[in-house]
Amino acid sequence: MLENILEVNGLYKAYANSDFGLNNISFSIPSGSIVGFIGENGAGKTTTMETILGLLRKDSGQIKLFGEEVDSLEGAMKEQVGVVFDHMNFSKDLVVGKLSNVLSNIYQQWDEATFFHYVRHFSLPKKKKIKDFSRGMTMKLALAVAFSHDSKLLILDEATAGLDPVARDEMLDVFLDFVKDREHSILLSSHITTDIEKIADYLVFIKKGRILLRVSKRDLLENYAIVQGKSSEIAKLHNVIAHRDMGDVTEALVADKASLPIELNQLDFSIDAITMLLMKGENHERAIVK
Ligand SMILES: Nc1ncnc2c1ncn2[C@@H]1O[C@H](COP(=O)(O)OP(=O)(O)OP(=O)(O)O)[C@@H](O)[C@H]1O
Repeated sequence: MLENILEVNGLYKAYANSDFGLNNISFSIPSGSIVGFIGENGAGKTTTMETILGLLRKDSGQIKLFGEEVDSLEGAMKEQVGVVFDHMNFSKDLVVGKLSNVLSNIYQQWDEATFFHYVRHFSLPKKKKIKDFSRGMTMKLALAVAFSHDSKLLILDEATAGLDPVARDEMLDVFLDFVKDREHSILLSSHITTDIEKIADYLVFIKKGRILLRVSKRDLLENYAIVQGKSSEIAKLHNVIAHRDMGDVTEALVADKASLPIELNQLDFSIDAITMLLMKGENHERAIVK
């Protein structure tokens, strides 16, 4: 079995009219896994996804899909990569049945039965024109489409953002089901870190165009901790990933928690808390993923 469905190595992308740029982005998506892509507004998640997809031209770096280097996923992506952004453009005058006809001409592997399975599953109206769909309904439709052309990889940018909590929870189960056969994978960006906490196998944290931390959820839960102490105590630690001065005390995200001095206070640990520390704190240069 193929180890990684997607590998990104040393990706750079600058915008002509902005000082933002992707800076040496590297990560991979193992077969059968869900990778959560986490970062605050403007961190570069969409830019990374669009560059991988070939919607933006990369400056340099390597992208491998199914083990083969591709210039971008644009050619390869049509069938094998399902994409959902939070701004989807369907032919808005269509109803879902007509949309299925149109898509069957675009995708060689269009699977009408699967599409209508999801249309029913997501309770999408069959007679309403897509232009009259709510934002959440449009997102569900986009996901139904992504699931129905035999994609092996889904790239989902804030794809659950417009969904109500019940629908979001159902969607997470559909994602888990999608990767269950170990041959499908998902790259998912979301600001709802509890969703990521629930379903992701790996986490990639990005800030200002750089990857700060790539870690499996299991490793994170087993070996990392958030600690609080005097800045002099924190300064003595050798395994700090990021720290944040909070007035009298300093908080730090540390790896290898087994080696911590026992007197150090450990705080509640959640992906939200880690995200806050990584995004708002000082990131230790040696910990930044090269
Ligand atoms: N077409 C563009 N031209 C110039 N700068 C751009 C362009 N598109 C995005 N940017 C800049 O790139 C940076 C990263 O934006 P990006 O949309 O990739 O972030 P993001 O992590 O997806 O954010 P969000 O969570 O808000 O969606 C931002 O500073 C943004 O202003």
